[in-house]
Amino acid sequence: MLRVAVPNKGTLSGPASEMLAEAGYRQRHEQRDLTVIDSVNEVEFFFLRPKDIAIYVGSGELDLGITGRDLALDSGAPISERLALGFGGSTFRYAAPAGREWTVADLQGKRLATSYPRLVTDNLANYDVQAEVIRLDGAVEISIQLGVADAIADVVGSGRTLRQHNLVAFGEPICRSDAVLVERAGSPASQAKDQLVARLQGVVFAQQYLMLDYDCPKSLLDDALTVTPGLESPTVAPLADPEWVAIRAMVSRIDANLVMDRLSALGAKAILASDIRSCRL
Ligand SMILES: Nc1ncnc2c1ncn2[C@@H]1O[C@H](COP(=O)(O)OP(=O)(O)OP(=O)(O)O)[C@@H](O)[C@H]1O
Ligand SMILES: O=P(O)(O)OC[C@H]1O[C@H](OP(=O)(O)OP(=O)(O)O)[C@H](O)[C@@H]1O
Ligand SMILES: [Mg+2]
Repeated sequence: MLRVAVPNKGTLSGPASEMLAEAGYRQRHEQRDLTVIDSVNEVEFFFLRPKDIAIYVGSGELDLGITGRDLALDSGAPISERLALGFGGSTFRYAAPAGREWTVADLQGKRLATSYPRLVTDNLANYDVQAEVIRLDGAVEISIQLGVADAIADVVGSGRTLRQHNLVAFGEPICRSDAVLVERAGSPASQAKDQLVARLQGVVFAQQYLMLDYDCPKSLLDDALTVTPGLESPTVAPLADPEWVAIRAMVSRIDANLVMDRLSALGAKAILASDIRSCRL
């Protein structure tokens, strides 16, 4: 049976379980459950702290795991990424009190609080900067006003927490993170792993696209197909009115409204966009 780690709490937990459920896997109903066996698909899920997942997968005890790229790097565990999952996007950045310009060189000799000490130590070494790294478990943004640090390195999502604490990010991001599916580096391929990867890939892909259906005068077909070339080739179906055709094509979610505007300006009618739940391409 395939053994797969899933975050049991924190930012990645909900979206990770939802994505697995969408891919057809059984997920836990009770927040406190630590394992779920999906006997139909022959997968056992382990609900673990996000920070620990790369360690279990890197040890070879578990076959696959969902975690953050930043967490995986910080663990130092020997894992490799199989798939970026399209949620949990963040940057990991240095930040310090607003009101002056900061550079990484200014961290020399300073106290730097973080929950990701390995990531920070490795990055400081690249700049040849020596700082005292203070390891905290969370709520790192408050450590400066509480007097235990001069600067921090932490996860930035919307940037709201930094602003609330009058901090500014500086320097190049230490890491750009996403939720990722990881496996032990160099582990042998298996059909069971490939199947779970393919199912998740189907959901990730489906979330990036919309299905567009519209009616188009036959005389405008060539122009319309240029606007919606689809992935392989769009479906063109006859309508009861011989002057018109129905077209169905996948479009990238980001571009969907622009594409709909263009089709409308072209003379297309009844333009409908619908979600795709999953796919195999
Ligand atoms: N605000 C955010 N926006 C986007 N991604 C985030 C955000 N906060 C954390 N993450 C990502 O989530 C992962 C860490 O999750 P989280 O911080 O929720 O776990 P945790 O700190 O172990 O749990 P908790 O914060 O509940 O103690 C990292 O990969 C990080 O990049
Ligand atoms: O840029 P923002 O959108 O404001 O998000 C960033 C905050 O979110 C995370 O905190 P989390 O909720 O995981 O709490 P923690 O610091 O205790 O881990 C992260 O550690 C930052 O503090
Ligand atoms: Mg956190």
